[in-house]
Amino acid sequence: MAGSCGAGQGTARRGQAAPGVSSARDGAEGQESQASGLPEYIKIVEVGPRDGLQNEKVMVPTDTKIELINRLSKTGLPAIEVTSFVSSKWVPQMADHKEVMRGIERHPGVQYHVLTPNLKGFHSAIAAGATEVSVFGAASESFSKMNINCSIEESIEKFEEVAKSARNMNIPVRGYVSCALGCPYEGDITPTKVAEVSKRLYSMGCYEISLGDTIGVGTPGSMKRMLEAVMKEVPLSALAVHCHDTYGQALANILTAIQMGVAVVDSSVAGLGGCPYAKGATGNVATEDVIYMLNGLGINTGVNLFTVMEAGNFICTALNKKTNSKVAQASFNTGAIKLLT
Ligand SMILES: CC(C)(COP(=O)([O-])OP(=O)([O-])OC[C@H]1O[C@@H](n2cnc3c(N)ncnc32)[C@H](O)[C@@H]1OP(=O)([O-])[O-])[C@@H](O)C(=O)NCCC(=O)NCCSC(=O)C[C@@](C)(O)CC(=O)[O-]
Repeated sequence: MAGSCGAGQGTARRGQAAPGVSSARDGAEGQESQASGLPEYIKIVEVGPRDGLQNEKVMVPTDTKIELINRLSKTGLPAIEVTSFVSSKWVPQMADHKEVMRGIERHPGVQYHVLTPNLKGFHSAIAAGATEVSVFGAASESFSKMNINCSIEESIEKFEEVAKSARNMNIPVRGYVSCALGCPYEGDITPTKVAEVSKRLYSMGCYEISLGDTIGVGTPGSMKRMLEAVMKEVPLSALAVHCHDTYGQALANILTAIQMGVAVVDSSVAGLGGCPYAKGATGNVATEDVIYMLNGLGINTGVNLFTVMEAGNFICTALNKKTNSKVAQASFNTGAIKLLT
C-alpha cells in the first residue's frame, strides 16, 4: 500500500541471504560491515533501463530493452526501474513503455518500478501490468516547468491524484525530488526547498523519497547540508539518493549519504543516463562502481557484480558505446575481471 508499505520497505531486505553474490576478494557476503556506523545492507535501485536509456538519441529496439531488464533481473538487484509512462512527444525513447512492461520476465523478489507523472500515465502503467510507480517532482520551479510542464504546486496536485488512486489499488508509490543539489536553470537550490518538497511527497504516501542530483553538481558538503535539512522532515529510513556523475563526485556523495545512514542508492548499469530536460548532465553513477565500493566496505547488496558487468557489456555493445563504469573499464581492459569472479 502506498502509505503503509512505508518507510521500512527500503530496509526490509536488510540482512537477507545474498542471491548470487560473487566470491570476489572484496565480496561482502558473510562479512560484517568493515566501517562501523554504516548500514549493513544497501538496497540498490537500478535505473538504467529508464534513466539510462531515456536520453539515447537513436531508438533502442524494444527487444534490447527487454533483454537488458531480463539480464538485470538475474543479478540479485532488488529493484529495477523499467520505463516511464510519459508523453512520447516529450520522451520518444520511452514510447514503447507498454511493450516493455508486458515483455519482461518478472523475477520473484524484484520490484519493477515505472515513472508516472499524472493519472493518465498511472492508469496506462497499471493496465500494462505495473505493480509499483514513481512520481517525479523537483525542488526547482524552472526544472518542474521544463520537465513536466507545470509548477511545483501543480505537480503536487497531480501526484496526490496518483497517490490516492494507487492507495486504493495497494500500489506502492516512490517519489523523486530532482535538482536536490542544483538546477540547470536556477543554479543553487536551498536545502529547505528540497526538504519541503520531500515532506509533501512523503506526507501524500510515497514510501521512499529519492533525492536526485540531476545534473551531478553536488559535493559531499552540499549532500550533507541537504540531507540534514531533509532528515528533519522525512525519516532517514525513507530516503534514497540518486546521483549523476557529471562532476565526478557521485561516489563521494553516495559515501557521504550512507555515512549519514541512507540505505537506498539509485544507480545505472554502465553509468548510462541523463535527463532530456537537464542539458549537459551526464550519466548516473554506474551500478558496477557502487557495488565495488560497497563490497570494499563490507556492505551487503545481494547483487552479483560480475553479472551486472555482463549486463553492462550487453547494453554497451547494443548501443555501440563505451561503458562509463570505471570498474568495468578496468576489469575488462586489464583482465582483472578474473579477480571479481
Ligand atoms: C507530464 C507531461 C505528460 C505533461 O505534458 P503536457 O503537454 O503538459 O500534458 P497535457 O496534460 O497538456 O496533455 C498534452 C498531451 O499529452 C498527453 N499526455 C498527458 N499525460 C500523458 C502521459 N502520462 N503519458 C502519455 N501521454 C500523456 C495528453 O493525452 C495530450 O495528448 P494529445 O491530446 O495532445 O494527443 C509531459 O511533460 C511529459 O511527458 N514529461 C515527461 C518528462 C520526462 O519523462 N522527463 C524525464 C524523467 S525525470 C528525470 O529524468 C529525473 C529523475 C527522475 O531521473 C531524477 C533526477 O535525476 O533528478
